[in-house]
Amino acid sequence: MISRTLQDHLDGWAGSDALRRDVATTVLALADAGRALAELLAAGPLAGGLAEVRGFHADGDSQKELDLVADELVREALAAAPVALLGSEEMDEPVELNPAGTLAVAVDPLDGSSNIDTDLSVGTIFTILPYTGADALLQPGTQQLAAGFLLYGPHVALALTTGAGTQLFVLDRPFGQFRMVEAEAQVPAETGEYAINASNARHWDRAVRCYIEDCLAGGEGPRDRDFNTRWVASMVADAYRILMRGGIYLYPGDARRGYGQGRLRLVYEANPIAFLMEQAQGAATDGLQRILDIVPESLHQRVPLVFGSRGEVERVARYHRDASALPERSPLFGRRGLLRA
Ligand SMILES: O=P(O)(O)OC[C@H]1O[C@](O)(COP(=O)(O)O)[C@@H](O)[C@@H]1O
Ligand SMILES: [Mg+2]
Ligand SMILES: [Mg+2]
Repeated sequence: MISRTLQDHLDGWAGSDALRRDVATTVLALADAGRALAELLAAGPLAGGLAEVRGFHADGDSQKELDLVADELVREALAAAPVALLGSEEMDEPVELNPAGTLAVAVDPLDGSSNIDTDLSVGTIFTILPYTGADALLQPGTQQLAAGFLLYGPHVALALTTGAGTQLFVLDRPFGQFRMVEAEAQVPAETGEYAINASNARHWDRAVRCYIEDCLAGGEGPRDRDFNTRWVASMVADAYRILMRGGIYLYPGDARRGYGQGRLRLVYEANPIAFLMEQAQGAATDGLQRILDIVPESLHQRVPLVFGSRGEVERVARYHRDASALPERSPLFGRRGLLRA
């Protein structure tokens, strides 16, 4: 049996609803950009110096050649779409596209830039909101009409939600079509896998440190089970693994200069991932509140991000809420504490 195409899926969802049809057109345009980017990535170094640094964002992050190429591909693909406003990690300010457009879109054109020249997976993240005026991209994540990401891995995958579950598609290259491989992704509530950049451990706050110490203590610690670490350094790849088999991802705020709110951007990284997770029975928090409830103050605002299996995300939130009851500095293989039994 040949599985449903992305186009068929979106047609079925949109029916004759005009706004939904606009969302469908926009998702298909983004999928086109993803297809073009996948071709470039498949050529690797044969496509030129894709990992070369070309500039810097206002806050100092580097912009590589492929970041800029991906940004351009997205912009071109959306030129004919019903999108009034486009925000991107690679542009300081949003740009106006189609004055008659009904939608606002924000993108991380290339997520996982540090992996460009290593032949590891990278991706494109997007969120689609109703166009409500110049501040349309500052609506909270609860207002998203659709969100998703493309993952350029051994196969090209698309994770998508339009608010009716989370669907997974894979690019059928000979036909140039995305085909559905999972109609209802389900993130298991419990997990034995966590993803965090542990090189920052000395900068973490008490709640994050205690949570990870308890995972590390494994079967001899308060969790009474062994855990496994996975960290790709491309959030999209970690998110896809979590959609497939569960797990938890953490990029918390930490004490490094400029990292008080972590590294990930609320509007075009955290919100789309949070929407996908919730629609697959997972969860996403900044430690204190649900990601989707946060009202953005600016397009490039950062946010501490914890997402994945609901039971673990709730546990991290509990550690944050009750941080004062946790030991200031616990031994790595610590004793059972008040919250940690
Ligand atoms: O290098 P670090 O600090 O571990 O950060 C890795 C994280 O940063 C990101 O690469 C941020 O995305 P960009 O590549 O779009 O800047 C995430 O995908 C990834 O999880
Ligand atoms: Mg990113
Ligand atoms: Mg990026």
